[in-house]
Amino acid sequence: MSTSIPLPGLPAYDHADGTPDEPRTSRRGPTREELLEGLNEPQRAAVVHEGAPLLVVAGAGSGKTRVLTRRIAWLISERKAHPGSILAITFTNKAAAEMKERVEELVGKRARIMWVSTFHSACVRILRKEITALDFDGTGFKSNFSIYDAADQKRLMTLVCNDLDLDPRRYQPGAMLHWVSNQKNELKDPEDATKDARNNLEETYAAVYTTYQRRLREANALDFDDLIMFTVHLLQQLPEVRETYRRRFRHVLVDEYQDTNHAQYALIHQLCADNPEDLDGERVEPAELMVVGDADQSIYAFRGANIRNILDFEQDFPNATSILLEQNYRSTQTILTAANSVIGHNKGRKPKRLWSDAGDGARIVGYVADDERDEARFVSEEIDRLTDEGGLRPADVAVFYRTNAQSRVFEEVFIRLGMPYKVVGGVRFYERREVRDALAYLRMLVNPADQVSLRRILNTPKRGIGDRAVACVQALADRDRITFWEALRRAQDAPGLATRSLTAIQGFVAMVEELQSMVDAGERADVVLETVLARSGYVASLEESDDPQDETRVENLAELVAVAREFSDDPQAGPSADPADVDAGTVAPGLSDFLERVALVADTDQIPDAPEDDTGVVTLMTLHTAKGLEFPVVFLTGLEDGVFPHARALGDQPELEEERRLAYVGVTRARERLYISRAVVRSAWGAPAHNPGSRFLDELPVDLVDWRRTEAAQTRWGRPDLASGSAASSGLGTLTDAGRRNFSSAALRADAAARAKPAREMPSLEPGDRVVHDSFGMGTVVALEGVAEKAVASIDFGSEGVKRLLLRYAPVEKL
Ligand SMILES: Nc1ncnc2c1ncn2[C@@H]1O[C@H](COP(=O)(O)OP(=O)(O)OP(=O)(O)O)[C@@H](O)[C@H]1O
Ligand SMILES: [Mg+2]
Repeated sequence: MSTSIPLPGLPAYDHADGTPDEPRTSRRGPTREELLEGLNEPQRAAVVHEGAPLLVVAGAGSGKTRVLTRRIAWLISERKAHPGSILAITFTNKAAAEMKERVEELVGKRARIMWVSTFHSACVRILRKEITALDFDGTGFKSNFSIYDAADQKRLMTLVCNDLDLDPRRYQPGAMLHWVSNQKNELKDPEDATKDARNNLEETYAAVYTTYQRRLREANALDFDDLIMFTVHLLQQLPEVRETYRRRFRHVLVDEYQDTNHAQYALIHQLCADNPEDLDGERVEPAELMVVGDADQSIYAFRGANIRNILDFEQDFPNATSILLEQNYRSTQTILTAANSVIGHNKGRKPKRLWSDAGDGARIVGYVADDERDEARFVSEEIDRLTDEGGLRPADVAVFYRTNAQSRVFEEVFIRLGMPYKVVGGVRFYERREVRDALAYLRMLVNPADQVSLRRILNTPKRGIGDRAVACVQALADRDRITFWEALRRAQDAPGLATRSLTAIQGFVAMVEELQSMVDAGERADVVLETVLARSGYVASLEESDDPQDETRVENLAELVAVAREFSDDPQAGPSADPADVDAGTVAPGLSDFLERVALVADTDQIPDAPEDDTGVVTLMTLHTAKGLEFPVVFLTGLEDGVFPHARALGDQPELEEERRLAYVGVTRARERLYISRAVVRSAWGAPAHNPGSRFLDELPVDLVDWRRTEAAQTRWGRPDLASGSAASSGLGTLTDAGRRNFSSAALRADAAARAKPAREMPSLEPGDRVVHDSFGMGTVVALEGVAEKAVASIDFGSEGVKRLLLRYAPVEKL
């Protein structure tokens, strides 16, 4: 049974801990031996550990996820833990579904009622039950709250800018949302943020945060960070609620602990820290806690993840036990040595001895391509060779890159050469316009206070409710302090509303009320969706269109209906229903369960299960998405300074170390073969850029890499021939990092004087873009004047002030 929503036409892949050799349950339940089968000594110790908080720290592929999964089975089967008393946290919904499935294979169906989920899903469950108890100055949330994703948040933030009369060129929604998100990850509410503001900018941001939260509350909506923050507040502020969950969860297990942020840490702490007495003065043993992680794989600092959570575990949970795993079961020794060698360049980490007895295996293959197309061609030809001669399936192969945009060239070349592939995490199904429109309809039906959704579909398809009519209705809402939806229902009272608009609005309201009565009657999600698409005229408007894209849109909507149908057919699928009810099969998943499921689908969830006999397709994904997965063959591409490591990290030690951890994650996904490649010239912002080879290449042991092609013959400015073992400077050593990455190929051919004063690639900028300047640091583009060679940008560098810079010469780069 899988609770993940299937997505259309996606590929097969080999997942971590998905080995077929897992013991199967017999009817009598597994024996102790079966539960411990295929585990080494320290792994067994972790599975059977009792009592004190347990930290399993270990390098990639050492079986952390396997141990966590087996421990759950052990708890249920041997220690007779009630499955409902187990809370296991994974990083993605996909990983959660897999873990649940695996435990079910071991101990049977009763495993179904455990909570195995992401932090976000677990919090949604808690909040649906408890959120009404949270008080915000007399107002609060209803338990049918909406969950806003990134696009909804942006729209809402734009409304906030209007409310506060902020210049959108100076105050960019994206930057403000990032700031707000940081506050929430640190558990600071708007009041804390206002108190902590140290300058004008921060004061404005705090005001933005306050208004943003007010608007969310009005819309009865939460963003992703709220899910965690509010749950923590709930547990901190309401002792009865805390006790309920502390008594309920006797076992808490967290995978990928290195990527938890402060709010997530606080949540775990609320549930598991020693708290000698409960409300009645009775001592309640804290839940048994097990966290597993690898500080070397911490790659989400930009989202507030705090590597200290793992480093300080023993301090935070006194009397904690640590177990170290040192044997890697995933990769060949060659791959491991390479990974260890790269990560060894990070300072202040605990050295690890990770070894494998899988043998040396094949050497790493390196390739220096002329440009990115040549790189993609090489990858494609190599995959062809491996599948023709090496007995591998396309599904065994993954191609990794640093940023999403790099997938495009691979896609173009793969399509041309007929290589079957799938991009994971690119344009996501749920981000397509038509899918978002359809979901907005559904969300608005469940929660009419959800203004963002309501406004999105009010005039989609066009039904004669224009901006002016919307303004009239809004004025009525403001005047009478009612929601926008209420105002629509009372549109006849709206001053200045044209008769034609009034008729259109009344038609809309009648339609929505009719649809709402379906929802209230508990109609299935797929039936509601189909009715919405027909009644609203949405599909008809696409079908009438001449735009060929609209045909695809209709297909995508059909896919969405199929997804909803599958969801409705699976009574296990309702994530918000009480697990006990679900187990008894008494609650059929409704529309709000479906919406919740959809809202929580993350990138990696887009990897579907492959049909049994399928050879599958090659998986293209970013390094971030690859976490926790494994593949027999991995291509690590775009190894250039400025690409990977990312340009942003070049002059910044902590960021560079995070990039290096990302490289470690990438290398350790490979089981048997690893390819590394880079392009001498790569187009950036439409112009060819000559990036030096990645510094991570220098950090690989030379004797492990078999360079199929080097740069030696191509340009004297490039990196020296790595095959010869030379790691000398690239010849650009006199320039700053930023200078190196900004070198155009023309500049590279110029003389020494030109080299001292590089002709830069002019970034194409728009107000609101985030940029980095060699001396002033990070900034936001406020305004632009002039064109081409004369383009001047005004950039706000925060404490450095606003500077006017001639872009032709300014060492600025777009982020
Ligand atoms: N004792 C063992 N014997 C054989 N295979 C094992 C053993 N332990 C783990 N494995 C296998 O090794 C691979 C890596 O295991 P797993 O994914 O649990 O590692 P991990 O530590 O979670 O890795 P990552 O850090 O990448 O998340 C899996 O294919 C798993 O089935
Ligand atoms: Mg793992």
